[in-house]
Amino acid sequence: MAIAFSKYHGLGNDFILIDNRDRPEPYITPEQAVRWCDRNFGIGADGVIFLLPTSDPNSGSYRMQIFNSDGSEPEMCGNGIRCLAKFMQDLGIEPVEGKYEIQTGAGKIVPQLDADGQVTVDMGEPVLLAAEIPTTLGEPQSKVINYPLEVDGKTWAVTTVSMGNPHCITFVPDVASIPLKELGVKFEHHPAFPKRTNTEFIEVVRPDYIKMLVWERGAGATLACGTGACASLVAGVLNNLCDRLCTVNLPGGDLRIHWSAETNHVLMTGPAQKVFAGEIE
Ligand SMILES: N[C@@H](CCC[C@H](N)C(=O)O)C(=O)O
Repeated sequence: MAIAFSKYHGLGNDFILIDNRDRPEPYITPEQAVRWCDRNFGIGADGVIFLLPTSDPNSGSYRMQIFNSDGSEPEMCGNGIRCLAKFMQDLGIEPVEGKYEIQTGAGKIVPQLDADGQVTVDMGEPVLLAAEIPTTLGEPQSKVINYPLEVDGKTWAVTTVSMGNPHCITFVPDVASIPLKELGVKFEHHPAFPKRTNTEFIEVVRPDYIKMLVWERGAGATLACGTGACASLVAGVLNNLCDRLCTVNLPGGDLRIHWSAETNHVLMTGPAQKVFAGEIE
């Protein structure tokens, strides 16, 4: 059977999008997703994203499901949901007052199509308690801020934040000096993270401008990570290093992140672009 797909990216974090509105289960298995994501033998992507019918209209009009390039299933994807919003627009799905309400593994997430072509996403509230990240660092009902973690023979001061998916953030003097591939995999599989973790290395250039390198759970080094940028800004505020409105510079470009003091919600603004479409057996 030939399956139609579209390829999109958000700052080089790239995804295969499938219009899966006619059935509640994804068209392809996690094993097929691994093959499709392969950059030599497949289409090539950091993940596959499905636009599905909602299973709970109170949580959104449509549902987003994701497979990472290793076939694992994350709860949420920030760059991915901006791509999904553009995909929905390209499919002719009308937003309500410019917004879509999407059911995700992190609850209802609301992307909005901006007049300048960017997408602003209400990413909801960050989750800070250790048991809910989840991490075994610290006390289960406490926040993990600037906490020592032994990785690769070195002690890192880490802060953990969930944006639906787990993130471990560490502030470093210079991101250019980080051997991402060697370290990232060790953080990802550290026993302190029972569901593995995404890891962000952050250099604070100014309180309103930070540089980020990311190692994603299930995808490795990527050019950008939306949930990671949100989690890093939250960690920066918790460590008194960042303003609540901040530009996060990633290898693929910039995201604007705002952690609202009024609503406690995190807002993310950035681009999403279609690259090509096709059919695959
Ligand atoms: N690239 C994404 C995050 C995708 C999921 C992540 N790899 C995980 O397993 O949690 C983003 O832009 O947020």
